[in-house]
Parts: sequence; C-alpha cells; structure tokens
Amino acid sequence: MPAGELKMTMPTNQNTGAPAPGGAAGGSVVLSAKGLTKEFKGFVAVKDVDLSVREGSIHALIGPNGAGKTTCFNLLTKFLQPTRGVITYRGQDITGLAPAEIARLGVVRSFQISAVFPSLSVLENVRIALQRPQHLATQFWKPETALSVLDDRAAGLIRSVGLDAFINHTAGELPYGRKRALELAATLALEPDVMLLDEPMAGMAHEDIGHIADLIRQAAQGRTVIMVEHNLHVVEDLCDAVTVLQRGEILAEGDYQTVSQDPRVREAYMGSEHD
Ligand SMILES: Nc1ncnc2c1ncn2[C@@H]1O[C@H](COP(=O)(O)OP(=O)(O)OP(=O)(O)O)[C@@H](O)[C@H]1O
Repeated sequence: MPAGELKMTMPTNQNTGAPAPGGAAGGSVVLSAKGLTKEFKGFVAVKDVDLSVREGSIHALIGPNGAGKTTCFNLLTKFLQPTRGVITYRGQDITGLAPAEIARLGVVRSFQISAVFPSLSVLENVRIALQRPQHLATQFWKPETALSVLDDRAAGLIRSVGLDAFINHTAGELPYGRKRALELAATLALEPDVMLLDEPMAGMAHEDIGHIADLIRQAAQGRTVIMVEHNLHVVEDLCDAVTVLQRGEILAEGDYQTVSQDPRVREAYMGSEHD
C-alpha cells in the first residue's frame, strides 16, 4: 500500500475487543535488543536497533523494502550473529546462542516451509514436532500408550488450526494456505513462549489471509508474537505494537495508529508498494 493510503483507523485488539495498545504496552519486556547492529562487508544492514517486545503483545517489524526487517528478524532468531549488540530473553543474554538453543528456551521461529516434511502426513508432521528434543524425545522409548497420548495432542493441535479434515493427507499435497496452518500447528507443538513469524502472509491468496490472521490471533493467546509483515492491513488488524525500520534504523515505534500517522513513516513508504 503506498504511503498516502496508510489507514488511520484505530485498531482494536481482536482478542479482547478493547483498544489495542494499552494492555500489551503495559506488559513486562520479554525479548529485547540493545544496540543491535549487523554489517555485511562494511554495509550496515541493521544499525543500533533497540527493541523492547512486551509480554503478550503481537509486535510487528515493518518498513519499506531493504529496511533491514529480515536481517533484524534473523538476528533475533539467531539465524545471523550480530556484529554488535545484545539480545536478551527474560533477562538472559541469548546473543551467543544458536537457534536450537533459544528454541529450547521458548523462542521459536515459524513459517519456514522447509520445517514441514512433505512426504509425511499432517498427523506425522505434528507428532514429530511434539517429539523434538526440547520437548518429548524420551517418548520414543515409552510404551505405545505414550505414543497415543502424543496422537491425541497432535490431533488437538491439528483441530486448533482447522486441519481435521486433512489429518491423514500428505503435507506436500496441501494447498499453500493449509501448509502454513500445518507449520503453525508444528510450531505450537513446541510450546513457544515467544513465536517469531517471518512474513506469515507471503504468497497467501487473498481469501486465506483472514483465516491465517485468525489462527495467529488465536495462537497468540498466552504468548508473545513477533512478526515481519508487509501487509499493513494485517498489521493494523493483528498487532499491538509496531516498529518501523528504515535503512537499518528504527524510524518510529508505537501502535499502528500512531506510526501510520507519522509523517516520517508516510514519507518512508512513499513510492513503496506495500499491499
Ligand atoms: N547477506 C547479505 N549480504 C549483503 N547485504 C545484505 C545481506 N542481507 C541483506 N543485505 C542488505 O541489507 C539491507 C537490508 O536487507 P533486508 O533483507 O534485511 O531488508 P528487508 O527490510 O527485509 O527488505 P524486504 O522488504 O525487501 O524483504 C538490504 O540493502 C540488503 O541488500
């Protein structure tokens, strides 16, 4: 959506129906970055970013193309190591940890198609997620009854993302939107405390967007969500807090209404097609 079309309506928190920003903004900081910087051979893609993500919020990272959103996201999920800066999760310095280590702590990244095994069924995919090391690896060695407990849990997760009718379908055969719902179920199986979503609506057909937004809203209950998202309608609808990046630096922060009215944000989006 071009800058001139940044909407100015007050978003509501769909979980509660109440005005969005107040509640989450009052929560304690669960994930934070201080002075986060990433240089690629001298090019500064992310520069001195200070970020505070509040408990229970859905926090969006937005900005025009090349702003540094993906780099920032990869730093927070530890897929990239920062050149400088510190990342803290619940007071613990996680800057030097690997993605699998932060996942064990409860900081889990989702929406990577590769995370789903295409030749396995929906049920098998979710069951594998439930058996991951940070979880229940020992269940492999337990009697059949323990595995059926896993099946029950897997079925519950599959139901929660609306995939009951597809439970025995091969993941690779699922339509794109359903695959993303499966990824969400597999991620939820890890019981994330902080869930990081990389452009959850990317490639999504228009009619699927509302459905996935509903699933994210539902999945966000009782946890914190950080998402990079290009679709500003989705950001307005879902997110309590928004950080706007431009050329690697924070340009503005606040609820959607505040940042969408900020002249600097409008200018930054000028000429960028963000739909
Ligand atoms: N591995 C890399 N090596 C060199 N430059 C990089 C690398 N990754 C990103 N960049 C540069 O860093 C800047 C920020 O890129 P990034 O992908 O983080 O932006 P973005 O906001 O996610 O953009 P988009 O909305 O287009 O996905 C860009 O100028 C990009 O070319």
